[in-house]
Formats: sequence, structure tokens, C-alpha cells
Amino acid sequence: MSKQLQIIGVTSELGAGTRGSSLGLDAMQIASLQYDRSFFLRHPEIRLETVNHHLYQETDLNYAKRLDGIAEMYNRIENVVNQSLRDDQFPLIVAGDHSSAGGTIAGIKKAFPNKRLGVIWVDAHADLHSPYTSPSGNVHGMPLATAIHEDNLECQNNQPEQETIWHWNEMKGPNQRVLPQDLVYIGVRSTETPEDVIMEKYEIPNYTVEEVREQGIAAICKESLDYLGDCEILYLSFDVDSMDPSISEGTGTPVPGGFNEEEAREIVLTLLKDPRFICFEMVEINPLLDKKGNSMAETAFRIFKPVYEQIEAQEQN
Ligand SMILES: NC(=[NH2+])NCCC[C@H](N)C(=O)O
Repeated sequence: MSKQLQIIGVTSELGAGTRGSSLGLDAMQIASLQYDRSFFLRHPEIRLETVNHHLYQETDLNYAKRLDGIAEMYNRIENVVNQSLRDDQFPLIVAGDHSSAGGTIAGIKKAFPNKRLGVIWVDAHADLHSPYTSPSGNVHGMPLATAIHEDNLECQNNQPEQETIWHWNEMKGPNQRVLPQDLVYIGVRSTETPEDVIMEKYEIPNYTVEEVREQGIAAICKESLDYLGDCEILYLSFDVDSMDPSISEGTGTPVPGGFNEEEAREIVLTLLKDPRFICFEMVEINPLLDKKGNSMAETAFRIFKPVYEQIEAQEQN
């Protein structure tokens, strides 16, 4: 069955602790001029309206900053992803900060409430905090906790405000959208104890950069996809900070010891050959933090374009 591909721009950055990731899609579009000038003419994106004006005000929610605005974005993302999937499209999301992915997962489950959803998260971070455990209050560290419906109260460090708890519960929704055993990490190398506790408790696999290099990308991808063998549909979330800061520091929370560009591209392309994938997301490109011109967005485009073209070719077959 062939699907139309739809690029969705979520230029929201409320979940990050530094400013500028809302400019990531624009920076990628500027990068495209060097490599394929008419790419975004041939594949125009739809852009969600954002609420980034929340940044003009101080946030009074300390343990999940600007959660009111982020909850609003979650709803918008959920609705657009749901609609795209119901229209038989393949959504490719380019988002600012990674909190968006919680909304994406909500949208996928809205479209396919009865299908078992597996998630592969290529990232330097586990993004499993809740407002009760977050060390920073930055909501881009929390999207997977909403997806697996996890407050992690046994590791509670914070006393979130009532308003935070209200929005948080709305964002989690009534049910788990992803089972913790249906989650695989690739490249995670910066976590805090509350996240380690959840990863150990549910034995969530994390293929480190070293393991990927030792065992080879094909083997790791196969193992990840086999592990998710009971899942009927899959979602791939790609944070550019899974790559090494030597590529570029144009991302909010760079962590040394990441993948190089070729490895990242091969991982993503190898995984996406599995026809169970119905959605792809790329996040955290921040041109304001880039010390090498527009290098991060250029790298991101050199990954995004082949991803788009591979999915398009697969859908035509
Ligand atoms: N999507 C990201 N870049 N997440 C970074 C999270 C960093 C840290 N674990 C925190 O919660 O603050």
C-alpha cells in the first residue's frame, strides 16, 4: 500500500533549556540549498502553529518549565500526526526540542489505538524523567515518561506544583501508550539515576556507540527489530545529539562519544527498511549554538534527504 510522505514542522522549543532549536527546520532548509535546492519545493512541509511566545514570560513551573505551553503543543502534535496517519500518509516530523516526541507518540496511538507500538530512540539521552525527578525542569528530558506513563515516584526529588501535575497527567493520558518492553535505545550515554532505575527495572536495551561499532550496524539493527518482534507498528525518533559534538555543537545538550555522520545515517536507513515503521522524527537541531556556521543543519539534511527518498521508494513498491 503506498503512502504519501508528509513533512511536519514542529518549530517549538519550549522544552529545551537553551534557545534556538525552533530554528532547526529553517536552518535545514537553508542547508538544502547547497545539496538539493528544490527539495523543499518538491516536498513542502506543513508547519504547526507554536506557542513560543511563552518564552517572553518567566515560567512559574519549576520542575517542568513551560509545561502549560508544552501541553498545548502536545495536543496539536497529537492531532496533526493522528490526522496524517488516518489520511494514509507517512509523517516525517522535524521538531525543535525533543518533548515533541511525546505528542507524536500520542498521535500514533490515537490513529492506531489497538496496535502495539514499538519505539526506537536514537539519542544521547534517555528522556525518561518526570516532573518528580527531572534535574533541570526541561521537558525535553521527559517525553518517554509520558509514553510509558511513568512518574517514577520511587526516585522522587522534586515537589511539582499542582498546575504541573495537572498538565502532566493530561499529557500522560489515561493509559500507557508504549509498553516499557517495547522501547529500544541506541547511543544513550548521558542519564541520571532516576532514569537508570527505570531502564534497569524494565531491562530496556541500550546499544552503546561502542557496541554498535563492535557488533556492526546491521547486527544491532536486526537485534533491535527482532526484540520488537511483537510490535505491529514502529516509530523512530532521531535526536541529532546522538552524534558526536565534533560534527557540530549545534544542539542544546551535546555529549561526547557519539556516532559520526555516516554511522548515524546508516543506523537510521537500516532500521527504516522495516516496513512496520509508520513515522520518523528528527529533533534538536539548534543553529544558534553552532560554532561551525550551519554545520549541524547541513549534517541533518544529509541524513534527512536519503531518509525521505528511501521511504518514498519503499512506499512506491
Ligand atoms: N532531548 C534532550 N536533549 N534531552 C536532554 C535531557 C538532559 C537531562 N537528562 C535533563 O533531563 O535535563
